[in-house]
Amino acid sequence: MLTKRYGNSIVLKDLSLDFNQGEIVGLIGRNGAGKSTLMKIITQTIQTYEGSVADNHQVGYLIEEPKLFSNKAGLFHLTYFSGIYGNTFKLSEYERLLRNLQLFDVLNKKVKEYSLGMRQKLGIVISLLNNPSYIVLDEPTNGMDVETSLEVLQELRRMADERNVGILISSHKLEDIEAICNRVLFLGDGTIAGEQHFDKNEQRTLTLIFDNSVDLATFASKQHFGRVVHSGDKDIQIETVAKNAEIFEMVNRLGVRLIDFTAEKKTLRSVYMNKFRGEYHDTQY
Ligand SMILES: Nc1ncnc2c1ncn2[C@@H]1O[C@H](COP(=O)(O)OP(=O)(O)OP(=O)(O)O)[C@@H](O)[C@H]1O
Repeated sequence: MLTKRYGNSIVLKDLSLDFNQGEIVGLIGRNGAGKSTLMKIITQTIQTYEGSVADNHQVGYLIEEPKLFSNKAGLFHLTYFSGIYGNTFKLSEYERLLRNLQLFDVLNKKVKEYSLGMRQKLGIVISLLNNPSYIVLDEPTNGMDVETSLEVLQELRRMADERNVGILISSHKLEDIEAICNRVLFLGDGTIAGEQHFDKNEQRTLTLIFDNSVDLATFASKQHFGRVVHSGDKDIQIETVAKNAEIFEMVNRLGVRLIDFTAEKKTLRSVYMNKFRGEYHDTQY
């Protein structure tokens, strides 16, 4: 049970939370609900609180802006932070991840030449350098365009699936959370006010838009997820009970380039709006 006060005001009250390796847990709540505070406690960035946090695992994190040296190259950061963790950075181990995040070809550029999204992505890679069992990411897709967010979300799902990393991720972009999380926690009134699981076998209509018609055709010929309800030049709609992770896994395996992905049922949004009675102000959609 965690309690956190700032002066006389209680931000978190008797809160308890656990998440497992291999699962992605979303954390959502209004501005000021205490998401960052909770993440800082879990990662021991804040050490004054009542209660205790399990500390028998390696935890990587990206909370707020990554701390980068603007005059140094991306590659320098990977080598430097690996050194801090007592590791030697091996580019070959991270090549696929860096390529998928479109960072590989800019590793020799100084980070002051990076866009916000590129700095965020570098911050995410840095959070992995101590081979963590868990990572905690506070609004990691903030400021990213749709395509870049998707690259990051796909890589996070892959880390959970392939490296068995447990991921706690906060975001105001409900569609991002819905795309990759196994479950979502609603933070309100200083505690976990609700929880939503996504592993129910619910039928949803997925829309996938590919970079080009060849990629679409490759995917369409291999996919076995469900009934195709529409197929365009680069887009396809499928009714399926498949999990997003399965779709992303196939996209990755085929090496095709997905540029947008949506699930028609916006259950998270409706659940959220219901729970907070329309108090949520979302300017993104
Ligand atoms: N260092 C601090 N000193 C005093 N109060 C703080 C401090 N940091 C955060 N708070 C307060 O604690 C509450 C929770 O803040 P926190 O940043 O954890 O919320 P959040 O859910 O992450 O918000 P957002 O969605 O805007 O990022 C807010 O009322 C905030 O004003």
